Amino acid sequence: MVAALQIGGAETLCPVLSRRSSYGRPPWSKSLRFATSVASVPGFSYSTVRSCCTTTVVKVSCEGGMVDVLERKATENQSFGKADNRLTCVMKFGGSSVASSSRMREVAELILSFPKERPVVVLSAMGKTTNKLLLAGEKAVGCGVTNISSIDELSFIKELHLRTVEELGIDKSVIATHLEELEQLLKGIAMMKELTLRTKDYLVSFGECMSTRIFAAYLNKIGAKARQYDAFEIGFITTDDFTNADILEATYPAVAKRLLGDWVCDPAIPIVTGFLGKGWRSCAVTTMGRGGSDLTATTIGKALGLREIQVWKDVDGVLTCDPNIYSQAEPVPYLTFEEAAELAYFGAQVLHPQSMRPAKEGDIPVRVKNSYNPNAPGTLITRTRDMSKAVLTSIVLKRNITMLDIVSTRMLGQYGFLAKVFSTFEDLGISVDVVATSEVSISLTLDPSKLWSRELIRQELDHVVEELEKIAVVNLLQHRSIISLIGNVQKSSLILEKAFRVLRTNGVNVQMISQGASKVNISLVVNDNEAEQCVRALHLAFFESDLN
Ligand SMILES: Nc1ncnc2c1ncn2[C@@H]1O[C@H](COP(=O)(O)OP(=O)(O)O)[C@@H](O)[C@H]1O
Ligand SMILES: N[C@@H](CC(=O)OP(=O)(O)O)C(=O)O
Repeated sequence: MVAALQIGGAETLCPVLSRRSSYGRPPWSKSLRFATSVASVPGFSYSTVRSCCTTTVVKVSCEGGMVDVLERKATENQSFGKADNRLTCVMKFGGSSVASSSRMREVAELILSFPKERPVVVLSAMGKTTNKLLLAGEKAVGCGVTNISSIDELSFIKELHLRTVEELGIDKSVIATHLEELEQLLKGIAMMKELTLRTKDYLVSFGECMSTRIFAAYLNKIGAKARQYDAFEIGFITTDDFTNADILEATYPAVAKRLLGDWVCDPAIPIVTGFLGKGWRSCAVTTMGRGGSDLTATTIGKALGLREIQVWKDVDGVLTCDPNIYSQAEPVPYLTFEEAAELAYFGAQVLHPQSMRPAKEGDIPVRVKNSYNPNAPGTLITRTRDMSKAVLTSIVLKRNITMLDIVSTRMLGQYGFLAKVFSTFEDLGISVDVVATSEVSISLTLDPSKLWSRELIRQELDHVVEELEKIAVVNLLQHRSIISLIGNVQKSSLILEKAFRVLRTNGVNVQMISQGASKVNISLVVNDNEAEQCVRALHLAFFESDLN
């Protein structure tokens, strides 16, 4: 599709674009650079130029369609006209980075300390606000309409946000309506005595809606022009899977149109709510699963074809293991998109499991940085990296896994066994995680936490087993953990030899092993109660010892 970019007083674009004018110096350059600044964004290009005595129309094409008209009157005092004045990167700050007024001040300083960057800023809710909102919602279900104001979590949220605006010296009107509506919503939940997934998403959206409003107001107050955006108003179109929605393709051109359109008309740092979208059928607010702001960031990075996506956390990058399990974990300097995706998928809380997809598709580097320690180099995630010396990159633990051992009741050589097993899971809408097979048996794990929008409840498990028992003998094993060894699986013999030596020394029996086709991950299933000890021992052997 084509966009018409109308540039007032830009007849002087002609010297360069149509060779019809004899003007050889500014002001034409500003208008021209304005046009090139839009069109030089990957995915955009200008196709034709029509010029008359007062205006010039530059037609800008957008790969994804959707962009129709961008209008701009160029004037001398507008700064957008520089060729290098386009948005450069995404900077996403998680809840831990914007947990208080002092943290917001530091983050603002940090953003402004990169004068060459023109970032799109993505923010999560302040601190633990999302958890508190969910708890408040659950309490509201049973507490009665008149008791809403005594819910501790509601008081906490109000107090945190009101204190923050006061300490930052901004007007509390930026969040007053949201706080009132939040209380009304909780009363509604109390009245209905139910908290649906749809209402949960609407409820938690208050966190991001308030943090971004506060932060944008603060930036404006200190003289850095900023504009707040609710993602669900600017084209983040998702599936209607409340609490676990996925970004739809239409999002990219829509978001590009809105953010670039506003930027070229009136540049201001965009401050976008992370984690939120709009269901394409329901038109209701959706969320993209816990930690979904990372996905918001990478989606914007791809939509706008930016140079880099920065994800600012409270740790020095992606670490060699979860620092809550083992404090000696070290930052990993480089990762591929594939490694980072496996790491996130197999439970490293540091990145959202789906967040690498847009970055990989757009081939946009992702840098994981520490907002508490900005000088630390962090982790750079790119399409490829030098793997010649890489053995193990990181160890990831996923707890509370359910495992199924399924042995066919038919004889060897029967075809269709695996197909039947997997069609059972498909029919029941259940995600399978790690799989190991022989001709007559299959072991697999089910992930009850992140991949489903519902918890795996006992009745569902019983139903799964009942279905599978029609064709197999089934053994259900709960309280298992998956330890994923992310690294260079080209060196799998070395990794396995070392890993099994460690596990044997620690008296741990591995119940299942699987090496995925991704070639970056070996998964081992062990008992939950042995898992943390295994991670620590593996970390010692792989990252802190010279012994082979
Ligand atoms: N392999 C890992 N590398 C880094 N952090 C990890 C890892 N595994 C778990 N974490 C945890 O993830 C946290 C950062 O993720 P998250 O809380 O989602 O950050 P934010 O809220 O800032 O986006 C860290 O504080 C750390 O405790
Ligand atoms: N606030 C949401 C979304 C998010 O991404 O948060 P964080 O960046 O703090 O993990 C959550 O807590 O899940």
